[in-house]
Amino acid sequence: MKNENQSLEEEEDWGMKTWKNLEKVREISPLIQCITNYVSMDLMANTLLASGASPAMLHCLQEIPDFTPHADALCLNVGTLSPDWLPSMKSAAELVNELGKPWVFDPVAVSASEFRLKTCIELVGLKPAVIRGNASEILALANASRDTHSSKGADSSHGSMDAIEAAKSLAKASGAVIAVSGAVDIITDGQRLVGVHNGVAMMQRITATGCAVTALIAAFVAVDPLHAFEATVSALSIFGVAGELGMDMAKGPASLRMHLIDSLHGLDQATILSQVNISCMSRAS
Ligand SMILES: Nc1ncnc2c1ncn2[C@@H]1O[C@H](COP(=O)(O)OP(=O)(O)OP(=O)(O)O)[C@@H](O)[C@H]1O
Ligand SMILES: Cc1ncsc1CCO
Ligand SMILES: [Mg+2]
Repeated sequence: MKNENQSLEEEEDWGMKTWKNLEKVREISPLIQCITNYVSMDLMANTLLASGASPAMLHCLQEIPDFTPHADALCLNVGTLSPDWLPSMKSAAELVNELGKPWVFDPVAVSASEFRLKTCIELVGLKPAVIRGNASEILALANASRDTHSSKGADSSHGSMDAIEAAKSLAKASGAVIAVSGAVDIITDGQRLVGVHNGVAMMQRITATGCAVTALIAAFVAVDPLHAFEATVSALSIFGVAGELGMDMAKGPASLRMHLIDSLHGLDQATILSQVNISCMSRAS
């Protein structure tokens, strides 16, 4: 059991760690290759730019051998999956693996179809450093080998807390850090378990905020690939804080989208230290 002082110290540590990680993204400006769905391209690229990273939405198979070696990390997203793009996704993931660079995976609506589920399982086999999904997606991916009922859409019909055990077992099975987004974002590497309490519910009313935060995770992991767990926690917290600040100025989802990006761009150390809300959760085993 930790006493109150110890857990306060831990939270202060997360605030400083998160600020330092953002500073590193701003300083290094990692190049993030995104092979992502059509819906998310604009928000994802603007989220990366506002954080200080450099986005490139390239998905042409013939370009991968020339371009992908220049990327600091890769983000794969199956939101508008089609068979034409699959060879590009696999070839880019294999190439970054060979080059020792990280890639992150967003299994959007993994149980929408048999083809998508099979594709997601194949991509998990290509060893992403991080998998980020909503609770329904992480539950479906973790239970993929079992015959369970799962929802088919891109939005979650479960809370993130419902997916804690699934996230831990998927982390152990895949070797990836698993992030489950929701009211509390859950992050686990199979051993450690952390909750990020930042963000506002209105973020769910903007399409592709989940896709965008997955790309932000890629930027944070790119600048600290040996600490993918901490990088993932930081990225989710930063995005949530930007949402909270944005919400103070927003009138609804459309203006929140704009103010979230502005807030992400303008984040400073004092704001991060006071707003980051991360807790170590005791349920890891
Ligand atoms: N109830 C909530 N309260 C606060 N923040 C939330 C809530 N639900 C989601 N978020 C935040 O919204 C962002 C997107 O998460 P969400 O779970 O909606 O992703 P998603 O379902 O994959 O979205 P999409 O598929 O549209 O990209 C995350 O940063 C998450 O922390
Ligand atoms: C709405 C939607 N449909 C396919 S991808 C996407 C963006 C949210 O994941
Ligand atoms: Mg999603």
